[in-house]
Order: sequence, then C-alpha cells, then structure tokens
Amino acid sequence: MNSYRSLRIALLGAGSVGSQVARLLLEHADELAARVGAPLELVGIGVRDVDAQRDVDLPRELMTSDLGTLVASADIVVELLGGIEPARTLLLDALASGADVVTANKALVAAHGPELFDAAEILGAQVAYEAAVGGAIPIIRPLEQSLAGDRVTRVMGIVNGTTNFILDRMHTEGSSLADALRVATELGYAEADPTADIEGFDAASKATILASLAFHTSVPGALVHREGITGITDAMVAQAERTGRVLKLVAICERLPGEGGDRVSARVHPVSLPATHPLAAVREAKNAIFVTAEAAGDLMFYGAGAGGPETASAVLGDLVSIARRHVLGGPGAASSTHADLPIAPFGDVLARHELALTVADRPGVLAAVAGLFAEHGVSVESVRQDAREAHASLVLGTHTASEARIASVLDALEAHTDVERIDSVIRLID
Ligand SMILES: NC(=O)C1=CN([C@@H]2O[C@H](COP(=O)(O)OP(=O)(O)OC[C@H]3O[C@@H](n4cnc5c(N)ncnc54)[C@H](OP(=O)(O)O)[C@@H]3O)[C@@H](O)[C@H]2O)C=CC1
Ligand SMILES: N[C@@H](CC=O)C(=O)O
Repeated sequence: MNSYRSLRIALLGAGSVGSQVARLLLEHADELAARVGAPLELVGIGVRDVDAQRDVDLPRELMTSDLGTLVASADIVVELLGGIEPARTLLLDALASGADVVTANKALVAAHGPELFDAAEILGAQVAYEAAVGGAIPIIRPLEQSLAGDRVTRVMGIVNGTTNFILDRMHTEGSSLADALRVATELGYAEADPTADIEGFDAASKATILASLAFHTSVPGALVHREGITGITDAMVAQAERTGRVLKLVAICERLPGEGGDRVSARVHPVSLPATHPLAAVREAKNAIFVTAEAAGDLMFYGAGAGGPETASAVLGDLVSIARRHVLGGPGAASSTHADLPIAPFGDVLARHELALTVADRPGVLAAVAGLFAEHGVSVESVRQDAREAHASLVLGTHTASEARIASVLDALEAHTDVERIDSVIRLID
C-alpha cells in the first residue's frame, strides 16, 4: 500500500442501508484499505437518535446527531438519510467544503440532481449514486459510462423491490397488500414512508434518473406519469391468474422518434404480463431492467433491488471508486451532456389497456358493452370471457384509449345494467 493519508468518511444515516455500510466499513477495513491504497476512516455516523437500538452494533462513540459538524470534517460524505431535507443542504455543504458525495437517495437525485451535479462540477468534486436505482444492480455506471458512446432507445423494467415483493406475495401466497407491505418493511425494503413505494413515487424517481441518464437530458419528475399499486385488489390478482398473467409495476423510459425530432417519455404504472414474459419471473424484491441501445442491442440487468446489505454493496462500490481517485488522482465525475430532448405527454405513449369486468351471464352482453366503447370512440381489440364465470375482459386499442376516453366509457359502464362490477383497468405490454 502507498502512504496516502487516511480518508475521512462521514456516514449520514444508520438505518437499513447505513448500518450495513458502517458494518462493512468496520469489518472489512483492512481489505478496503488495500484496495483503495489508503485507510477509509469512519469518523462519525449521523442519526436522529444516538441511543436507538440498531440492526448492527455500532460503536457508541461514532454516533452523533450533529450532522453539520460531521459533514464539515469529512473527505467523503455518504448520505443514507432519505428524503429531501436535510439531505440536500448537507450534501451542498459537503460539496462546498471540498468533500465528495455518495448517496442512495433517489428522491433527492431525481428532484435536485442537476443542482448537486452543477455544484460538484464547479467545485471539482464528485457525486456518485449507483445505489439510487436498482439496489445492488450496477445500472447507473453502465448508462453513464459504458453506453456513453451508443444511442439508448429504451429502458424498461421493475425498479421497486417493495412493490414487486408485495405483488409476488399477492400472487403466490394470496397475501393482502397490507400484510405483504408489513413484511417488506420488516425486511428493510420499504422507504421510511412506504407511500413512496406503493403509490409509485419511488419508481417514478428512478424512472426520472434512468431517463435523464439514458437520453442525456434532464427529465423533470413532474412529467413522469405515475400510478402505484394501491388500486390492485385481490380480485384483480385472481383475474390475472385465471388468464395466465402476472401483475407487475414497471417503469418505461422511451426515446420517441418523430418528424419534428426525437422526444422522450417516462412512465410508471402496473401492467399485466403474460406468465412467459421475462419480467414475470422476477420474484420477491428483485429488480430487472432491460436497456435497448442502437448498437449494443438488448441488455438485461437483474438482481436485488432493495435490502440493507445488497444496497450497501453499491454504496461501497461508489465509495471505493471515489476514494481511489483521491489516492491516484484522475478525472472527476462524468458530467452528462444535455441534449434537452422534449418530453412527450403520456397520452402519446399509452400502452394497451385491458378492462376487466364482471358482467351478467347472458349472451350478447359483451357485444353490447363493446358497442358502448365504439360509441365513445374507443376501439376494442379483443374480448375474452371466462367460460365458467361472468368475468370478461376487453383489450382496448392503443391509439384510441386515452385516459379521458376510458374515463367517459367507465362512466357509461357504471350505468349499464348488465355490467355488475368493473374489476380493473390494467395496461398490457407484450
Ligand atoms: N432500504 C433499501 O433497500 C434501499 C434504500 N435506498 C435509499 O437509501 C436511503 C436510506 O434508506 P434506509 O436505510 O432504508 O432508511 P432508514 O429509514 O432505514 O434509515 C434512515 C436513517 O437516517 C437517519 N435520519 C433520517 N432523517 C434524519 C435527520 N433529519 N437527522 C438525522 N438522522 C436522520 C435515521 O436516524 P434514526 O435511526 O436515529 O431515526 C436512520 O438512521 C434512502 O434514500 C433510501 O431511499 C436505496 C436503495 C435501497
Ligand atoms: N424502497 C425501495 C428501496 C430501494 O430502492 C424499493 O423497494 O425498491
């Protein structure tokens, strides 16, 4: 090892991820020092409650609730608090004092990434955030660096471990959404406020980050269409099972060619997949992300999308990589070129919708319902009826099935005496 001085590491947060980062830094100190070429000295761990019982036994003398002072003393700040504030201010302070930053905070990177990257560029510092998308899966660096010479056209997949875990348990064990969420929280997968998971905010933040990186532009989070899984009922899961399909929450980021130039779109919503689709096999809290690029073709990234030790692996990867640059010198963080591609409205990129209904068990009812759609200008691609029960589902045409048109048909269906219940409106992808 060369004789570079110790690098002072400030860790903010000792929850599911932070406590595992601290454990690995302490347990693997010698190995990490050899890899970096300098010791990584954990100088403090910032938390709210210094005396709280934690998953991992951490040295009491390292714990502090004075995060500002801790940040001011560090060469590298690792932020694992979550949320926007105080994380944003602490990281801007860290960069201003010359420190580099590692974060797993997708909400922060999605909402304030450009502000942090600009501050880092001005100050010659680095911001690394591999753990912000896909937990343990390397996906940020492949998009930012490995594919920097290619033209990415699509990034699509499962990017939230908690909702995948919940839907998996609903399908395979008949769990309720609430019970499965409780287990996901116990396992350290869910956000501090799990609304972020189940309402799709977390996946939308990740879609914002992926689309911005993939298409070298800045996608405002507000323009990412978002739907979560709270509308998915046991009946909808049962209906999907009956038709050999699996419900998943997916993020889809696309480059849309057009006569006036390319546009970009990003969206998050539940889909109903055929059981043979590769994403249907993604179980528990695993994530899978497909990237399509013009020259590279199709690439697939798969692994643990959530969990303390798994996410800590990605955080430590960033930390070691930044620490090595301290020791060896070298370029700062790669800055992305901003082509500022326009964002396509969600209505332009709708996937097909499947509408599941419970209808009166009489001949001709479905034809009448399909006629109702035609009256409202929505084409019906196919109609399916369960042989034994009065369940039916209609697949609506892509180009006519705008949200507004579907809403007007749903209003009309409510009044249709042969339709007993509208079970779901789910998007299909092939
Ligand atoms: N859990 C996961 O699987 C993954 C999480 N992430 C991201 O990693 C980050 C951390 O997640 P996770 O470990 O699950 O979060 P937790 O909620 O488990 O832990 C948060 C930690 O931050 C501390 N903290 C929060 N706010 C403050 C504050 N205002 N002042 C001082 N300390 C504070 C808490 O302290 P105290 O304990 O005293 O309350 C706690 O130790 C988040 O951004 C999350 O989105 C990314 C990928 C996966
Ligand atoms: N709550 C998140 C944690 C990882 O990003 C998830 O479930 O994916």
